[in-house]
Amino acid sequence: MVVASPTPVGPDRIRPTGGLLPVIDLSRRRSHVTDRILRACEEFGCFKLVNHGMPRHVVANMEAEAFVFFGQLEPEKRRAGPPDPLGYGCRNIGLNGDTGEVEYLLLHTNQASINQRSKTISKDPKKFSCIVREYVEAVRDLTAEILEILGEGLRLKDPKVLARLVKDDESDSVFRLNHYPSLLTSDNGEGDDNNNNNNNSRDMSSEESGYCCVNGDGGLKGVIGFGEHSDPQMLTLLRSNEVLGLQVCVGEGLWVPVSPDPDSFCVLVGDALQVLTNGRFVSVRHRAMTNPYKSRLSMVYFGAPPLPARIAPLPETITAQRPSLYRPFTWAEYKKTTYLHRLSHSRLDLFRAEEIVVDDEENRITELNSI
Ligand SMILES: C=C1C[C@]23C[C@@]1(O)CC[C@H]2[C@@]12CC[C@H](O)[C@@](C)(C(=O)O1)[C@H]2[C@@H]3C(=O)O
Ligand SMILES: O=C(O)CCC(=O)C(=O)O
Ligand SMILES: [Fe+2]
Repeated sequence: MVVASPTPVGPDRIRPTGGLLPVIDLSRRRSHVTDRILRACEEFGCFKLVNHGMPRHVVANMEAEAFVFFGQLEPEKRRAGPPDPLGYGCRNIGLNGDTGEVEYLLLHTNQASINQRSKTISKDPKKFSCIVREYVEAVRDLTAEILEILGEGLRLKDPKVLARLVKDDESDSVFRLNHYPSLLTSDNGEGDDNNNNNNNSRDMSSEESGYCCVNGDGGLKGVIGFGEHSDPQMLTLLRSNEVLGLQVCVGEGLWVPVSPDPDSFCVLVGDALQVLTNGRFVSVRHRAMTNPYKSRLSMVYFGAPPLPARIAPLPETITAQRPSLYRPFTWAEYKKTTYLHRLSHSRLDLFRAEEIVVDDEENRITELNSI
């Protein structure tokens, strides 16, 4: 396993090299894969998945459609917005004032919803919804396969219990396309190195955004595309074009860039899986930076249970030494809480058996149970 060896550096310093995360080859022997995925979820809350078997054309078709959409002029794209939270959004993330240098499409994975949304997204809605369906089905099956491996690794009585939650017809999984325009790109996409991006829109140029993204010495200066957070769902499968941007937090203020590899997926443990495993797996904090020279496109599937599903530590993960760390809640309840808070909020703390409230303003921590 290729692992990060975090050397302590100052807050918010970035280790300069990519590719430090565990890399898991899904085509290898099952017991080997199980062992590695388990360790990666425990130690990092994320890993890179290669040889995953997802058909190339399914990924390529989805990417091409996404570039066509984001390459349109702003008024065209706005037909698919504003986000409610589904639909097209630009710079505003969620409903609570979070912003970033990103534009996105957020879709529910339910087919009826995809069909309906496609009408405002594409001039050929049938084709668009078909391509999204193919991608979502393939990535859902891959997510279910990983969850089944995890179920076996955790020695659950029913090893398929986690996989069934995302395979359920009523699953609340969502799919997100994030586009981070290159801040130095001219309208015609020059300098955009083959990214297939006919970026006509002027809304995200560096002049207008007021951002300076190149240091005096010509080096990269971080401009936040998507701020620090953990994903609320169970498991996230993220794939991007060949442009650096995603970073994961592997320790106090230690951000590791995830090397972009269009043939791989970055798999991230979400909050719900942290709870289901009673904290054995960690939901990883991550963020995305923009790249001054190249526009970046990420396609992100968030595997979630149905809204009424009960989220609580699985019995096999509760021991005398490690009693239940979380109180039970439904996915609907957790999702609602997610939308009441800012992107960076540590919302899982609200569901601890010993409930913790973090006052965002002054960063004071109050143990509710001790009041
Ligand atoms: C600011 C917000 C955007 C978000 C909902 C939230 O209130 C906090 C969590 C955010 C997040 C992060 C992961 C996914 O991208 C997302 C769709 C999700 O489920 O939680 C987004 C939400 C969003 O953009 O609507
Ligand atoms: O675009 C990325 O690489 C990260 C996006 C992300 O974290 C999200 O959409 O939740
Ligand atoms: Fe995320």
